[in-house]
Amino acid sequence: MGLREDALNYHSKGRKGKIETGITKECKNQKDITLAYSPGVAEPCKEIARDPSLVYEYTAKGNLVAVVTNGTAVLGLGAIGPMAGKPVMEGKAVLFKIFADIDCYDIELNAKTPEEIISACRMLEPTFGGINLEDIKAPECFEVEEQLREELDIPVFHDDQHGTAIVSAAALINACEITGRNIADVICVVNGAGAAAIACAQMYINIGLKKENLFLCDSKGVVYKGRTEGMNKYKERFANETKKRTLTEAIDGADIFCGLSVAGAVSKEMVASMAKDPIIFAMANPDPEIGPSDIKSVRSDAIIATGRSDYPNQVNNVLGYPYIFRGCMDVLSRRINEEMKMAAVYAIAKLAKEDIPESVTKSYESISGFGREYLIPKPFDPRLLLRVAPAVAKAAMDTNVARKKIDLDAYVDQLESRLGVLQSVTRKIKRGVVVANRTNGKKMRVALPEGTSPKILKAAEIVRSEGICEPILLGNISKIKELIKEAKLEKNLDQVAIIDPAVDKNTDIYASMLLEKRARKGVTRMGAQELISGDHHYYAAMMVESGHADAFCSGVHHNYGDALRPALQIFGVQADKVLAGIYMLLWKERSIFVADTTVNINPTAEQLAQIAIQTHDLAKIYLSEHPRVAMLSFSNFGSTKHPESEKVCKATEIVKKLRPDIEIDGEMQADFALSSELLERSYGFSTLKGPANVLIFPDLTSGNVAYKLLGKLGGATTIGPILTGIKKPVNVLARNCDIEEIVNLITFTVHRAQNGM
Ligand SMILES: NC(=O)C1=CN([C@@H]2O[C@H](COP(=O)(O)OP(=O)(O)OC[C@H]3O[C@@H](n4cnc5c(N)ncnc54)[C@H](OP(=O)(O)O)[C@@H]3O)[C@@H](O)[C@H]2O)C=CC1
Ligand SMILES: CC(=O)C(=O)O
Ligand SMILES: [Mg+2]
Repeated sequence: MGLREDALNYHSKGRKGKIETGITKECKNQKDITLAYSPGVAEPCKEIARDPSLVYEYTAKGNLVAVVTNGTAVLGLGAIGPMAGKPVMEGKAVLFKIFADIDCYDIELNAKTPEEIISACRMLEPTFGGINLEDIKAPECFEVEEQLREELDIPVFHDDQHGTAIVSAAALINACEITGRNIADVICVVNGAGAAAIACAQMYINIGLKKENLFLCDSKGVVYKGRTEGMNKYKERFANETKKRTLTEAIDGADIFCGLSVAGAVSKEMVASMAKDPIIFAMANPDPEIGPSDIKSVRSDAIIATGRSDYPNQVNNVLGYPYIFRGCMDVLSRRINEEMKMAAVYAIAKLAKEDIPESVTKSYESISGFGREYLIPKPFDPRLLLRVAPAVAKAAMDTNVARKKIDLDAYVDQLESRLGVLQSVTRKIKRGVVVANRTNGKKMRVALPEGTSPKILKAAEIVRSEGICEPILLGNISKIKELIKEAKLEKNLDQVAIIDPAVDKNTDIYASMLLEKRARKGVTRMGAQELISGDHHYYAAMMVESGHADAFCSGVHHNYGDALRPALQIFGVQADKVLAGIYMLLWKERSIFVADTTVNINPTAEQLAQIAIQTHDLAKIYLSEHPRVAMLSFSNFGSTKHPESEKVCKATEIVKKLRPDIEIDGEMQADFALSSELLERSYGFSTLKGPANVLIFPDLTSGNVAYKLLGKLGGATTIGPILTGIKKPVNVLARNCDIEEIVNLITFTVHRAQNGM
């Protein structure tokens, strides 16, 4: 199927269109309805009537944006009308939600005049926390926005103007840097003199372009001083004293072409006449002023950007508006001022120069680092939220348009949790590790047995540059150095420790140590020597055992058992502890720990008690709330007499005796464990005083099956298996995991090592 068929099918399949509403509160029974609706709802109503600012406390206004259009300049399709523009507005709502967790209604107005749009938005102000004007043609759009900005007490932003200006200015700053240009010296042609073009022209002047070097063109040609045809006061501001009359004349020798007009407005000849290393942003949608292949056929030195996602350098306002509104909403900004726009420009431009994380590269077929084909970040880069929203929020606070002051560090954490619970948890752990390293004045040393793996090298570079730990790479030294050079990781892996177990001076000592430990378990002198020099897991485990490293992580290219066995043989299990595999399961609103999921097929009551204690102690570190342990069974507090349920009951008693500090109860069924209401109603005597967040399964079958079902069907993000009970810090990676997962598990291992776990 072609794009047309695919797009039509995409929009009509299943529930029609692209959006629906969701509800954020439970509304399942009479009590809920009493609160959600009459009579309970009257209480927040009265509060808001008394103090209107409380609307942000008791309603969704503070996270709700209206995307408003009258359909007069829909993409580059022109005045196709409000109803035909609805798919675009629904699309904007989708992007607001997925990129910045902002809820949106698309509002398509049968409005012909600016006054009608202004009046509609004025009437909508009580509902929304912000208004994103969209695809309203110039010059009417200028008047609409100016008037609404003046009148309304919520941010109003015409995205085609400012979103485009912000994103293209970021790309322009970087394109100038790459071609060695100073923006104050360049000649720039802006083709189109509508909403997007006028705002871009103004923004380029704000970032340093000289007004006399900017030539604005519209459907009648160059906008010059003295022209009368097709003019308006907005174009007039950019009218130059010039003899140039056509786009062909204006573009001749120009450094930059910025197109915000219509498809096909530029010819190959025009492109050929531009200066060396021309910067060509052909941004008309859906089809650019000139396509990249036509440009390349006449200019191999051009830097090219379009508004499309199927070419490199997509300059699209989607890199701006979700995050700009996010920043605004979170400080309850009254408006979006110039300082906030500039903050967004520089945040986007700067982000393009940072290393691109694997989570982004894997979403795109080909992606290069900062350069001619990567001027600005890609839309699916989660860091945009973390950089642009705080920059905008800060500028709003600095310029006193924010109603609310926020702590920016805590704000970034909050944004992370919008991206997903995994990011939020790992970021918190990372921060803890780095702070502890600083306090201790030294970093943990982590041996990485798979030192010749490119993924491990990249992960090592990340953990080293982020100050998480000092990696020790195991493998052939010259091979590893070569790979580091190939992957251009020299800067952050300069002087990194590399050890080749085959020739290292400690190999003999480690072999003797291994022999001592395993001599009566089938290992010979020769065998010990071979294991230490040939199997890097044995070498790594011996490094940890002898204090030459603090922890090790492996498993990307090995079976779980092969990576773990040496550690078990060398370290062994801690006295009075049980080796168990714990999973952390994360949802947006809830995190739980489950055990045992990987080791003990049918634990005794004593072992089960120990697993519960160990899981509780781990949960205590990583859960943001107080851990509550439920000992699961098919029976509730003796309801079914059976050796299996009695085992769980006995394990519960053992924990209560050994660790009275732990909030624990059982045996109980999973639904009772997770609902304190249910528990309270039938078993008011339970010592569990809230929903459980640590679930201990009676055996491996139930634990292993349950965590996998929760991951696959229950939408949980899973972290694990986290090994507990082993004497030294070691974690085994899942085979073929990605770089981000490696970095996360190394960080997790370091954190546990720092906490003596
Ligand atoms: N990539 C991105 O992120 C974005 C891209 N755009 C694209 O920019 C374009 C304009 O959108 P917008 O500003 O909202 O629309 P407007 O209707 O406000 O402006 C359109 C402008 O294009 C001019 N124009 C039409 N034909 C030509 C031509 N042959 N040569 C030169 N100029 C011409 C019009 O000239 P006149 O004044 O003489 O009528 C008018 O000034 C669209 O293609 C849109 O998709 C817009 C926003 C964001
Ligand atoms: C991207 C956009 O907003 C436009 O083309 O109109
Ligand atoms: Mg638009």
